[in-house]
Amino acid sequence: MPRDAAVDARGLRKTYRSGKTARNAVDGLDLLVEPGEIVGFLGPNGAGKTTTLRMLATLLRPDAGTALVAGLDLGADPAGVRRRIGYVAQGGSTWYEATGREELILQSRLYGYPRAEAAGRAAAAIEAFELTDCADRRCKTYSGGQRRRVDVALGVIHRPQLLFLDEPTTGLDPQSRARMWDEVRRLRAEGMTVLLTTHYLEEADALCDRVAIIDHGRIVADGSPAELKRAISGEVVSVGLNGAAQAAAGLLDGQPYVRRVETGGDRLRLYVDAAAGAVPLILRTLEHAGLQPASVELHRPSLDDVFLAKTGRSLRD
Ligand SMILES: Nc1ncnc2c1ncn2[C@@H]1O[C@H](COP(=O)(O)OP(=O)(O)OP(=O)(O)O)[C@@H](O)[C@H]1O
Repeated sequence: MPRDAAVDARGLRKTYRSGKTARNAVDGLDLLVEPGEIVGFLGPNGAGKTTTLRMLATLLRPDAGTALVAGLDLGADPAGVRRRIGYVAQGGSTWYEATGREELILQSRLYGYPRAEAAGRAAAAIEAFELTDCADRRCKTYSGGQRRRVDVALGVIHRPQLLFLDEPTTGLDPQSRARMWDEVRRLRAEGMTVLLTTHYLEEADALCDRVAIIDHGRIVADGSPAELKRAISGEVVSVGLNGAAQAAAGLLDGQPYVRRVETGGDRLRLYVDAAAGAVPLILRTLEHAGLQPASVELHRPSLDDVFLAKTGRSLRD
């Protein structure tokens, strides 16, 4: 294993059992995160993102597999790993009755910093995360974006090398989301490696240097957003069909000018080499069968197309 990887996980597995049923939430997962990267862990609900993060953050013991986390062996030295990482849970961890400043001071004290240094770290975090206006109010009065920034400030108060963020922007409005992206980029610029989970395609595309797509507890694709999209060469023709999508799919699947067909609701997604040549042929085939498209759109492959190509399902469903 390369000693300098921020995360090098091999064959991680976690099985949840209830009664007689067992479910592999994480099922032989390999993941490599290089230092200084922002890596996005992208996948639908229940894909195993949180379980993976919790294992890497020493909060859950893997049933199988090995991992180096921040240069240390997860199984052999979990306490060492904990000192080098930060973890921000999905729901956050602020206590509503406390102020942000109190929370930050308490967190610093929990890491063992003396009182004066704890106050200094809290003050620096309040400035860095632009929380000056609300730091001395109770957390229950904060906006969603402010609360989430306090959560992240709490997660990095000890300056970890590696930060795990579980859905840092879920539920935030677009402005607060963009603000959080700036915070994450700032932490990376300060030398931190960030592994975050998201089910927002836009977030993975805009923020992450690399994206690992997870489905059913396994990585199904891994690369920079641009690489992942390039791997799906050609173009995507999306045809709206008002209730006739299945019939149209049957007609077009197997045609030489269509590489693959995906159906989703009333739409067909047709993967073609070149839309300019394929669209007239597609329209002619539909017309012969008496099918009238409600709309035809062309687009370059998106991360959703990558997800579809790898799993046969849309992340947006
Ligand atoms: N404590 C648990 N006991 C039993 N099953 C669990 C437990 N925690 C998670 N699971 C199941 O394991 C699977 C993976 O869950 P996990 O929370 O890791 O997914 P996720 O990708 O983070 O999903 P989400 O995006 O909804 O947070 C899901 O099917 C979930 O229901």
